[in-house]
Amino acid sequence: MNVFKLLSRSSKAAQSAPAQTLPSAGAVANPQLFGHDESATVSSDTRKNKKRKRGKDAEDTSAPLPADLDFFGTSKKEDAEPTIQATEMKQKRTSQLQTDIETNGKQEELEVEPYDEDESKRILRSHKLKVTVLEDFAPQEDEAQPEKKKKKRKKEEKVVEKKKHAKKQLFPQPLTSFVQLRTRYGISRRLADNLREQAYTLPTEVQLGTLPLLLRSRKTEQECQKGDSSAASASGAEYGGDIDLLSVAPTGSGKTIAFLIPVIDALLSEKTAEGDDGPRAIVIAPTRELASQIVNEARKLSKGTGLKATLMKKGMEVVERPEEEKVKSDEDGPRNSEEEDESASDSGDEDKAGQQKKRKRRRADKLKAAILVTTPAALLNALKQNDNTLASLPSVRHLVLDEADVLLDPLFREQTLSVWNACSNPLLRVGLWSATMGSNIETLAISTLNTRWTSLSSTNTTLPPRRPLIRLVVGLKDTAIPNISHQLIYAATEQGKLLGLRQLLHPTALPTTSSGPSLRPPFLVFTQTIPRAIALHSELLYDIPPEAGGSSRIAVLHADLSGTQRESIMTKFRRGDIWVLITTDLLARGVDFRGLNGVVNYDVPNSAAAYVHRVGRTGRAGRAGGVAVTFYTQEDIPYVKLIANVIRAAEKLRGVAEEDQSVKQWLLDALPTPTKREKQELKKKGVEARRSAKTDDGKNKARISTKSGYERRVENRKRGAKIGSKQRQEQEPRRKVEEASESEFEGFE
Ligand SMILES: Nc1ncnc2c1ncn2[C@@H]1O[C@H](COP(=O)(O)OP(=O)(O)OP(=O)(O)O)[C@@H](O)[C@H]1O
Repeated sequence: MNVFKLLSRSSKAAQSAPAQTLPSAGAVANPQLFGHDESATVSSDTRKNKKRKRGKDAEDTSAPLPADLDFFGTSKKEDAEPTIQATEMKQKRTSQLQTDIETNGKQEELEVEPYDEDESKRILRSHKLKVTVLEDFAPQEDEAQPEKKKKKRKKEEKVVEKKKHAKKQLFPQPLTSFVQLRTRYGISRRLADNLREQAYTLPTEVQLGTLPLLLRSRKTEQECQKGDSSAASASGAEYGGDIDLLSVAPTGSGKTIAFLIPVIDALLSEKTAEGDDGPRAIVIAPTRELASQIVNEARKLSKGTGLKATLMKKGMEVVERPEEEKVKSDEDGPRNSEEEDESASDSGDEDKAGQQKKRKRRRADKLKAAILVTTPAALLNALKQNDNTLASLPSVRHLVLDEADVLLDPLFREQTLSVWNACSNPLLRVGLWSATMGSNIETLAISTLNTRWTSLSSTNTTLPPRRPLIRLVVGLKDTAIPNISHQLIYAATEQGKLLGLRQLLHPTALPTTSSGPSLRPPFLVFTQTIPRAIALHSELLYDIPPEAGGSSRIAVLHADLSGTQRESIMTKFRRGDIWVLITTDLLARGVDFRGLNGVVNYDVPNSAAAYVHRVGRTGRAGRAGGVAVTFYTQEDIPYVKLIANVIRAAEKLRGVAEEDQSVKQWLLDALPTPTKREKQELKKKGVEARRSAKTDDGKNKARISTKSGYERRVENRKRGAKIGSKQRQEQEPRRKVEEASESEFEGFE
């Protein structure tokens, strides 16, 4: 029985789940979302052949599973790969392909002559890339005569006004193969090897557009010397990679390596001055999970280069602090729980020696780490000095804000800006990256850059010319990726949602809508709050049969768990031991689970941007077949239009015909449009009905449970009766003793 067929009173029965490729079912030949290049199909053919061969080898191990245990829906498919680990096989295959290309001497084919402007425009357009100069600070003409100054200023103001409306567009030389990173931009051989080891062959859109902007091309250098500067100007190469960048690209489109490659390359070519210690690049991410993922990527790319990437931890020393401060802080005691445990067992001299060792270790971290990846709060704590001021970080030349819109949102804004301002090097290059970027964030970024520049130039007269701020957008700004299918389901009540999720957990469940594919584990379930995530977890704990792994297959992850618990759950989920992970928005941003088949928004997200990021955990690197299910109840109706609009836009981008759209026009017309105030309230606190335990009428509509109020009352009465009877039983012997002793007492006669 399909519960949603009942709830939505649909007349069309869904007979069976349509055949479906899952993101976890293996590799993608082309990680790009738009303008697929035909050459990529070669690798897909090679892949098919290889897959079949391996399928033969593994015939005996792939016996079909009973339908009720076939959670991944793969037993019917001959050549599908069953788990997240399949991606590793893909890496090996594509790596082989890349090696083949190089050893067969075909590298020259990839090493194409620079595209002319028209070709560049065509490629960029087909990949839906738009590059704009937001602020240009090209050297101004000589100072005008004093009497002409007023007129000139007026003219300039007009120009600025015009510029606001018609910003200069750039057409960078598209990077069509990673081999060009070496041939065209001369990146370090080691870095190129590390990239190849990761089996990256085709650059994604964001890499195709940003890498040419952030790296310095050898060819354009020669062009500039020859005086052919018009091409260099149109492509942005005239800036020689010396720009501040604001990059908006879809979720899972490979932004991490797009910002890491230029940073690592620059660090390898930059000269370090004597005594110039401390981190030279800082990457800020909003959560520990994301920071740890970035540091892993950075380590893979900088392997063998001598550069060290470190994850900021409590107690780590980032800047040199005066000796008395160190002594004081050591006297204050250990600064994290691990140290606390260790130091508890130390005593006397051992204690001192141990502390010295720890101090050395912390300092070693500081001295060697060229790239520091951190959350804003962790770094801020490390920078705080005894007098409550912040130490500065003059060594930092590169600052990357990953998920910049959330980092500059009121929740993190103060912390992020404090760290940004602590990076006092006048040559600091800034990169802001995210899949969503409101215009308010752009304005804030511009004003921060301007304020910094004004204050720096007032104290330093020898500053080099101000670098421009460039914005790159891939696809439609603030839209969900086009390669996943969205299902927006009215579940009416909290109970309806729970029933719906239970049905999704069932491997033989019918698709939730007549047209959409069904959801298969592994998937993520998002709730609005931590207590709701915990409650949902305990409700569903026994829904997976023991033969399929039982309660160990389902877990909950939230910020109230310890760091070690969080890490262990993440590892198990990545390994494929956990199939359903219930979580809050903690995992909504940046976290990369390559083979995730779907996302369930058990509670509607707090904003359109939150929806884009949550559902973007599936369909990564161009993988198709991901499913995003969003339940909504009566309480959510005022806000659902925000999400419905995102789904419509994503399906339009994918070219879905009107009649096949999952959100019909009539629904869109019927849904109320939330006011600006409602949107702000929602973003800050979520849907009100789920915030508190009780609603105004004293009932708890937001409780996660399949039991009705009546059933719970009966249960409560039964429980009360049991407790009463137990108490009576306990009191009975005492009463008997008292009675007996009363009856035995014969009085004083
Ligand atoms: N050129 C490429 N070819 C194949 N896979 C790639 C390529 N670039 C990145 N990837 C893979 O794509 C996945 C997503 O990358 P990444 O986490 O950097 O995405 P993102 O754009 O930062 O996403 P989000 O907006 O969610 O943070 C990763 O598994 C990464 O290894």
